[in-house]
Amino acid sequence: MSAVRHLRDLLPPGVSVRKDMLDLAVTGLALDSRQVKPGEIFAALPGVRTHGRDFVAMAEDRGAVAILGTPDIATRKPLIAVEDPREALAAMAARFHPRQPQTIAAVTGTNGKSSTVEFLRQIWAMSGRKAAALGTLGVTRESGRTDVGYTTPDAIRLHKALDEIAREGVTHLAMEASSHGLKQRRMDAVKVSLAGFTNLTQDHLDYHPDFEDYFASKLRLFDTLLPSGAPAVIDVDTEWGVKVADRCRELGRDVTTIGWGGRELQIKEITPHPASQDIRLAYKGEEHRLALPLIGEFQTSNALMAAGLAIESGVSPEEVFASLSKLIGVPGRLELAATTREDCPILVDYAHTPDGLDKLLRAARPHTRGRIVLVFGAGGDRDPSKREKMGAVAQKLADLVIVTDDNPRSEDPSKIRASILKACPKAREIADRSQAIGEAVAMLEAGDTLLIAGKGHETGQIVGDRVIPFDDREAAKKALKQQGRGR
Ligand SMILES: CC(=O)N[C@H]1[C@@H](OP(=O)(O)OP(=O)(O)OC[C@H]2O[C@@H](n3ccc(=O)[nH]c3=O)[C@H](O)[C@@H]2O)O[C@H](CO)[C@@H](O)[C@@H]1O[C@H](C)C(=O)N[C@@H](C)C(=O)N[C@H](CCC(=O)O)C(=O)O
Ligand SMILES: Nc1ncnc2c1ncn2[C@@H]1O[C@H](COP(=O)(O)OP(=O)(O)OP(=O)(O)O)[C@@H](O)[C@H]1O
Ligand SMILES: N[C@H](CCC[C@H](N)C(=O)O)C(=O)O
Ligand SMILES: [Mg+2]
Repeated sequence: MSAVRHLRDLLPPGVSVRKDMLDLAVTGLALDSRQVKPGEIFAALPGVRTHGRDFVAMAEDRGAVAILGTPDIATRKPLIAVEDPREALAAMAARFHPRQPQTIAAVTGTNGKSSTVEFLRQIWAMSGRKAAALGTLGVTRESGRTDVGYTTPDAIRLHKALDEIAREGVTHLAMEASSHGLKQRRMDAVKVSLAGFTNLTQDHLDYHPDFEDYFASKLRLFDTLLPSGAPAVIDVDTEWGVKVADRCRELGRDVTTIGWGGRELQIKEITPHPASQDIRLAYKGEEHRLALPLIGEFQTSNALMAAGLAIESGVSPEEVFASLSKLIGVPGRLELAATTREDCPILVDYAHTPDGLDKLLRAARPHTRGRIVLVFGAGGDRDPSKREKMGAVAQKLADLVIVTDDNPRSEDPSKIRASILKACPKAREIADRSQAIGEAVAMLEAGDTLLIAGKGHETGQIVGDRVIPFDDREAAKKALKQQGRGR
């Protein structure tokens, strides 16, 4: 149970209320009227589908003691009137749950956030720091994982989680900053000490009106949340990384660039092996060689991003580079789910964007003697314009393709598949994901690799409002067993 606080202790600077409201006892904050508990403040936020103001009466009926919202909102309970309720909610959530780890590294970008924050957590832990990661995979600490529902959870859930881990003694946190989270100010009151930018390619154009808005949301991490003089580690292998670096320099951030084009941390050479890659890199002109126990060029980029952030947070470069050889892969990111009797790897990955799929297929190629078999789909209620592009990538870079379902949500799954198939005529269409995986396993011959993309660590298939238990890794193992092809 959270402690009871008085409204006076929760008000951010510049927000004033009637004097008689200051001693109001507050048991918590809520942004969903359906979850309001007695004694809580209900924040009436504007949404994509509706507006929280329409649910004020419900929140009051359920026991809300005050409403946070714009001055025009009609309420029965006292109103905490503000111009921007999202900004105020973040500030109040940080006051209600006040502890935060001393060092918080926030990572943004279209792809690679979950991998980077997990690698950074591992590097910190190997150097003796009490570390955690927060993002799509939930909160990861030494003792295990707990779900937080989103990549960047809403401000209330986020500050509750930060407070909890800080109380457990976590001093170093690596967290994912999603574009939704940044735009909706979910993390505006997080004390970010350093920030990382991985890359920017198409995603989430269902939510952002255009690419510029998507980029501007990501940029908020650097121009609004990151304090002046704080370190920004930027992968400059995309044009957007170069833009972020330029902007950060203009704003007086302490910029480290990484990647093939990196100035401080540069990849010089990658030699792929079946289950690892040798990397030659230069850090501030000095050469280092190491064996990364992961496959995929993109994992090198993510590992270097984590390394750059670890160094900027104060871990010695020697310790950081030594720890890269001991990194453990991230669940659902090029995860080896099973191997056939003929040694064909079955890899499960979370590629769910055109660029993610492109990087995945290119990553698997040097490790594959035979053919690449790909099973994938695209999520419903998500950017429809990425579907055809993902189809085109599969058509070009995979040898055999099966298009199947991936969380159709409220959409007609056959229409999602049809969009993908338009650009991928060579694909077979098998709606049922488990059957698709079974057929793909049956196709495998010695030397082939099977890639199952899009769901990664997920353990459910979302159809309508229902979540049906489903795990690509389990489905692959089951198919191998049923076909008597496992080891
Ligand atoms: C697009 C998006 O960000 N949607 C989030 C947003 O919903 P919305 O704008 O549609 O809200 P709405 O339904 O219009 O309602 C407006 C307000 O009224 C409230 N309300 C609504 C109904 C009701 O009965 N009572 C009530 O109080 C809602 O809580 C909300 O505050 O605000 C809701 C409350 O916080 C979130 O649950 C919801 O996340 C939806 C479910 C979602 O799927 N979000 C995903 C896309 C997301 O945020 N993803 C990112 C990035 C993923 C990644 O790249 O990894 C993430 O950080 O996870
Ligand atoms: N640096 C990278 N560049 C391009 N693609 C990448 C990179 N890192 C990972 N990927 C691809 O993107 C997928 C998702 O990776 P990861 O989960 O680390 O990214 P994310 O940014 O957290 O994604 P999400 O926004 O969905 O949480 C991987 O499974 C892989 O296919
Ligand atoms: N976290 C991201 C990726 C989901 C991947 C895919 N499985 C889907 O459901 O679209 C999102 O919510 O857009
Ligand atoms: Mg993620």
